Amino acid sequence: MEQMTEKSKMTARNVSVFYGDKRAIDNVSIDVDMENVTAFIGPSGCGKSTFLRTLNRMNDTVASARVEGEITLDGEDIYASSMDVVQLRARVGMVFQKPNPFPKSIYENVAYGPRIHGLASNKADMDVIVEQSLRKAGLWDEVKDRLSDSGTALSGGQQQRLCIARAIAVDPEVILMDEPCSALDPIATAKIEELIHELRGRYAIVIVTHNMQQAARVSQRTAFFHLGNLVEYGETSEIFTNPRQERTKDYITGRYG
Ligand SMILES: Nc1ncnc2c1ncn2[C@@H]1O[C@H](COP(=O)(O)OP(=O)(O)OP(=O)(O)O)[C@@H](O)[C@H]1O
Repeated sequence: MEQMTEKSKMTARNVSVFYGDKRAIDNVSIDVDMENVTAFIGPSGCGKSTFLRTLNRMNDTVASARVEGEITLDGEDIYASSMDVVQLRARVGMVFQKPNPFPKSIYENVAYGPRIHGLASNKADMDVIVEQSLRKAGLWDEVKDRLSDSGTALSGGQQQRLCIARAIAVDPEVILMDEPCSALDPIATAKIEELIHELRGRYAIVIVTHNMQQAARVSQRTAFFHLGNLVEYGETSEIFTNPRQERTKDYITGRYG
């Protein structure tokens, strides 16, 4: 992976998103950098997930959705017709709210992506990718003796780490997480937060969360969205201790949500 020291990994410029005639995101510009966790916070329906999904074109799957503006990855327009969307989604991986392992073995859940992307030339190579991905996702020790068991037989927290391993296996640069802990208990949540901490050194991570404490714990940058607008974006410590906008202050102090 090339080093991006001065340039941002991803940039969004004047991005608006529509569902039919309804504008869900209004003119948002933001930069996402390597080795950083960026948290998207804001009241329900403010457009956090919609905006997150523009970053790897997941909204292409929604027929009524339309995106205006420009989003780049390493300076390249991800909405250009030359962009290979399958490749893009490997480079910008995604972890969803509800753990969604395939109804296949733990091994196959991780091997699936590398196989379709041709990342392993033989079984030994694939074994290495599977083990390393599970290690990076903090799951190896728990599953190494039962790799042929079904992924769906794991606990919720383990399933979510399996989904993180699956994203990692195709060697992404950016990982998008849409409320990855909302279906998990506090112990499983703590493990995922710890994992996000460890993964930060290798990727750019963007996380949507309803949990303000979680945003404060895991992120270095926080973006506050309200009614489709990006109200404020800055260092997490600043946003939580010294927000510039009244609306941000009201939200983080629990005045509305
Ligand atoms: N597939 C869709 N079709 C039409 N409208 C949609 C669709 N998905 C989201 N919306 C609308 O877009 C707006 C933003 O929704 P979005 O899910 O992005 O918000 P959010 O901030 O992530 O909310 P939450 O925190 O509740 O998940 C909402 O008004 C929602 O109803």
